Amino acid sequence: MIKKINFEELDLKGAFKIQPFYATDERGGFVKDYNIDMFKSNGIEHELKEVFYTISKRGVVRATHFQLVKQQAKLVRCISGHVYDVIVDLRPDSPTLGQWRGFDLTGENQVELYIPQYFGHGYLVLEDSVVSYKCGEVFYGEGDSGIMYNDLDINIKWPFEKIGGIENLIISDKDKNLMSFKEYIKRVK
Ligand SMILES: Cc1cn([C@H]2C[C@H](O)[C@@H](COP(=O)(O)OP(=O)(O)O[C@H]3O[C@@H](C)C(=O)[C@@H](O)[C@H]3O)O2)c(=O)[nH]c1=O
Repeated sequence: MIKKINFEELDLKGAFKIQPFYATDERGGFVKDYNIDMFKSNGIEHELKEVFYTISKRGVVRATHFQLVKQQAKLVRCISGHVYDVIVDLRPDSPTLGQWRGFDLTGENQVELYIPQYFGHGYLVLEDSVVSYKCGEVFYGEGDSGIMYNDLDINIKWPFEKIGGIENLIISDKDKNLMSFKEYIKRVK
């Protein structure tokens, strides 16, 4: 019998915190974090087009990303380790435009986030981690974009103290040169 996956819609409407089905026995465990019918019956139309994983060392920040063309809804889960994951509502007409929410995703808690189209997404790696993505759209390199992790208008409170201070941050050159929230708004409004 298929047991239930639990869905909790967030106050950033359309985004969900999901607790996958998990069973253990003497062999170990079993996790199911996606089933098309359960997602549909909880109001999430999410058909997979691409699945990928990122492997990160403690101190890495990957943020805050989205595609400007062919917006990509994502299911994100930390398979091992611990990340502080942040989603940002970037829907131009949303009453919660520019608001962010943060979540501890760990290999143990198995929490999964459903991040709708027109959201930004990123995370700070608190322990060496593997993160999985199940995407509703494929990657379009030409539309790959983002807003600076430290944008003052969005003002995400990253827990840098948990990596021993911001001096330990590991960031790609791409992520050092993303746009500001103000620039994003000029583009989409
Ligand atoms: C994201 C992505 C990257 N790539 C390539 C581009 C580059 O050569 C290499 C690494 O890409 P990036 O530096 O952009 O990877 P990364 O910084 O991990 O980007 C990811 O960050 C998180 C926060 C997300 O939400 C993802 O959707 C994605 O944007 O992989 C693909 O081929 N397909 C993909 O889907």
